[in-house]
Amino acid sequence: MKIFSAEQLYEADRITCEKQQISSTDLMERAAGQIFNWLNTRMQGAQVPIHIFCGIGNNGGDGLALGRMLINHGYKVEVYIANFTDKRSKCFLINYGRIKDVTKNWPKLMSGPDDFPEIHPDDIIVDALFGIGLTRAIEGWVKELVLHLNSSPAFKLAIDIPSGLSANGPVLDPEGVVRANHTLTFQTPKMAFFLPKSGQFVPYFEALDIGLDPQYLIETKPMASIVLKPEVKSFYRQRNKYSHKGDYGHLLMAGGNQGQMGAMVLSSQAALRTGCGLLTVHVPKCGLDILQTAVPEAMAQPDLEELTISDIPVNWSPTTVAVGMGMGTKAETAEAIKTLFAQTEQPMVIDADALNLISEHQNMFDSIPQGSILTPHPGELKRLVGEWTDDYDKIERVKQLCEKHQLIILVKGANTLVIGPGLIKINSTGNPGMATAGSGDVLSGMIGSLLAQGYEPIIAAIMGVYLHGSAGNMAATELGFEAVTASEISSRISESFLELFREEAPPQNSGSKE
Ligand SMILES: NC(=O)C1=CN([C@@H]2O[C@H](COP(=O)(O)OP(=O)(O)OC[C@H]3O[C@@H](n4cnc5c(N)ncnc54)[C@H](OP(=O)(O)O)[C@@H]3O)[C@@H](O)[C@H]2O)[C@@H](O)CC1
Ligand SMILES: [K+]
Repeated sequence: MKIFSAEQLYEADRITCEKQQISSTDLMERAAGQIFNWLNTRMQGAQVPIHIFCGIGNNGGDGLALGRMLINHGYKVEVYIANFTDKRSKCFLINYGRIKDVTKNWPKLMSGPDDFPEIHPDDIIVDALFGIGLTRAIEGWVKELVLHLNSSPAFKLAIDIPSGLSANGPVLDPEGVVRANHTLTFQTPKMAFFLPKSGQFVPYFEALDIGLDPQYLIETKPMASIVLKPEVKSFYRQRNKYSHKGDYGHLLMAGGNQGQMGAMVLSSQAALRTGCGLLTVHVPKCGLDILQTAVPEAMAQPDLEELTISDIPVNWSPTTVAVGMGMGTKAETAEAIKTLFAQTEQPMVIDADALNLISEHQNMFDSIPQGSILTPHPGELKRLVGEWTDDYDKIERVKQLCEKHQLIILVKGANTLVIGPGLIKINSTGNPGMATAGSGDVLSGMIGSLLAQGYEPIIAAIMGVYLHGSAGNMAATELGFEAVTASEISSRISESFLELFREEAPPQNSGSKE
């Protein structure tokens, strides 16, 4: 599912009106009609007071049109207008006129806190103050209005986007954002819904189809897109009946040091469960027995050193390499990584301490094989790209690094981003239970395994992240968030593959975040 910027959505709006020969007020009628249908289906005429708070732009226009439709169907509605300026959009004015035609209870013009209504906890609040046209933080008494709404326990439904959030810009003032329980967004979700600082304001959303021009939506390059099951399923390659283990790649995994051998055990098990044909594990001598006992399927290649990694021989040409898990950052290890990069052309997975070493020796960037996948956790990412000011600055820094060195970098989080040259993919699986030790080692093993099997690097990254999140979801469903461990995620990798091919129930909530 594509994510468009506010600018692209305005353009889609314009082209739709032009091609379908409708006015923007007609489009607003369609949009408000979808919100009305959603509410009406759930409320079935219930006489719960609905308070609709409108701004003076088109988001306010949506609120007015919705108010009229609800009144026409006998609902108990109060409409309020935040009258903080004389400015009004054309569609707002048209709908302001239309609502006055259907009720004597005209919208109440609010010009300060004295006009704020009392809201009963069981009432419903509809937030139509600002939509994607927000250009600055909400200030003055309008911010007080937002605080007033947020102080109410009443259910809050945001139209298009919670007021105070920018569709694709940083959060300007976290206090001045409506804490909506649910957001009904038009056509496609907004970027803000998926990034940590703004996504917290959008616990649930649904995208309502308002019939924007399909050609525009198909042909326009989005700012990002969400990875859902059908896409991952389309990447999956069936196995040939006559294939053998040599057809599924030989992964070399290098890492571990004294006290951190568990990372390599987790990565190795995850790699094998994800399907690579052969796995060789390169560990310091002290890790040999641990690995051979915990992962009997893997071959082990001991380092010259007892406790750390000092050389990673690749003269036997592994299909691909995954390096860095629990590896430590000793000087001899840095040298081993430099040599590994110099001797390897094919893309590899670079994780954990290998990333920390690159951060310390920035000139190593130039020798990373193109197409490699970097899997930093937030701390490692900060060391790689420097301190960011907000989520968008973070994405921009990562994008630049990807472009400059032709790399794929993961930005891990509630919705992990896979960023590659010219592309941002937003993962849709995963849960807070996965914020646990070793979860990242499992992921690196999975991605390395997919890469070894011949999946393109970008596809290996997207698939690995999706399947890892899906395995984590299954673990959380069975165990609860707290009991999810990396081993539990790993043991459900098989389920995550099987789930790809499970029959879907007919969709009820097209864009639900959950
Ligand atoms: N495009 C589509 O696909 C469709 C869009 N539709 C709907 O239109 C919505 C977008 O409407 P919109 O462009 O009129 O913007 P909206 O957010 O209502 O308000 C902008 C006004 O607020 C003002 N303003 C901004 N920030 C402010 C602040 N902090 N404090 C005070 N004022 C502030 C700003 O003033 P300015 O910045 O110009 O000074 C301007 O006057 C969209 O979200 C959706 O609901 C659907 O109906 C149909 C399909
Ligand atoms: K809104």
